[in-house]
Amino acid sequence: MRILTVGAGAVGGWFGARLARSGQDVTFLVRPERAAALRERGLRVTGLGEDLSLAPELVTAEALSHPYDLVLLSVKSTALDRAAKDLAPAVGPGTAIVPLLNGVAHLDQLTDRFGGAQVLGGVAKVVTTLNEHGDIVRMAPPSVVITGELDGRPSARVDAVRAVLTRAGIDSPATSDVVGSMWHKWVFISTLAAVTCLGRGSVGEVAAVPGGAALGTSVLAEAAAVSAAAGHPVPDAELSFTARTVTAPGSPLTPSMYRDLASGRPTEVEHVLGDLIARARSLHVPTPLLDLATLQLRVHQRRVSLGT
Ligand SMILES: NC(=O)C1=CN([C@@H]2O[C@H](COP(=O)(O)OP(=O)(O)OC[C@H]3O[C@@H](n4cnc5c(N)ncnc54)[C@H](OP(=O)(O)O)[C@@H]3O)[C@@H](O)[C@H]2O)C=CC1
Ligand SMILES: CC(C)(CO)C(=O)C(=O)O
Repeated sequence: MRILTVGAGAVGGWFGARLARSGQDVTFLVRPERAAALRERGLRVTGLGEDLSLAPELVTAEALSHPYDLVLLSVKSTALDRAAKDLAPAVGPGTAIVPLLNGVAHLDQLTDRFGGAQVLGGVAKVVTTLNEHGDIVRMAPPSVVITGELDGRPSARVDAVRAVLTRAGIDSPATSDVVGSMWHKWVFISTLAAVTCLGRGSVGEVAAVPGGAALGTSVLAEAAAVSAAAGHPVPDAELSFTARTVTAPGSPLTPSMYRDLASGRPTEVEHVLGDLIARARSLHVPTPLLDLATLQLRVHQRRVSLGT
């Protein structure tokens, strides 16, 4: 299977490196600056006792000339429009695109552009970031990609993608409701993002102050209510897991949204929180805490856009 990983950042770099290391045919679609850095330094993966360096197969948009069997899309939502244009030559009638972004709005963007037949659902469960050298740093053990047809039917191509992922040591559990899994991850990430961005700290820092743990459970209740109203109730086991995760004393966990906020970078606020509260409004679900988190992230976003 010819695999194109779009983006060699925290998520694409991690999964692409696993696939390449297992001997599979992986090319990374990268922009010129990232290409130069990767050519010079290699694709390095560290964390949790690992120190891996690969010479990745790279291509830039201008040189992309033929379709791939599998496209793993791992850019941030803020880069999605451009990336979709760039990757178009890699998409043919036999191509499956598996998006690994958080949220769900990209499904419509991708099916509008490439057609429903090309797009699968996708959820990435991994905790990775880039360090100052652009190396991939893994901060916690999960390495999971959930994928499936958007309408839930079994298919040979999903089986083939899962087999390729499994061969690379990536857990790829079967699902008949990948869109539901995307919503459940969305509830998790929205809650984690809202708690840490409102609290301006890691989960443990927020949980350490009076009202911190209550903030976690209240935000989760709002996000879960939106998901349930949209027809995707979060299973009890996942709700308990998220509640424990966002209130855990001493936890150093931060989401990429918080790290982007703290570093003064643009965030995925519209794709993750803005979209969730917009759906809450149309479903008549009140979400005061998520609204507040969105508002303050929008203020940050405006400041970043204005360069002030
Ligand atoms: N980090 C995590 O642990 C997790 C993140 N996610 C989600 O995954 C998505 C990706 O996040 P993450 O990997 O952290 O983000 P990163 O910023 O680390 O990586 C995104 C990469 O996309 C590249 N990129 C952007 N536009 C293009 C383009 N047109 N062509 C090629 N490459 C491009 C960027 O490259 P360049 O260097 O050129 O800017 C960058 O390396 C987000 O939606 C995030 O919410 C999901 C699960 C876990
Ligand atoms: C699960 C988590 C928190 C991993 O970093 C994530 O999805 C993100 O940071 O965007």
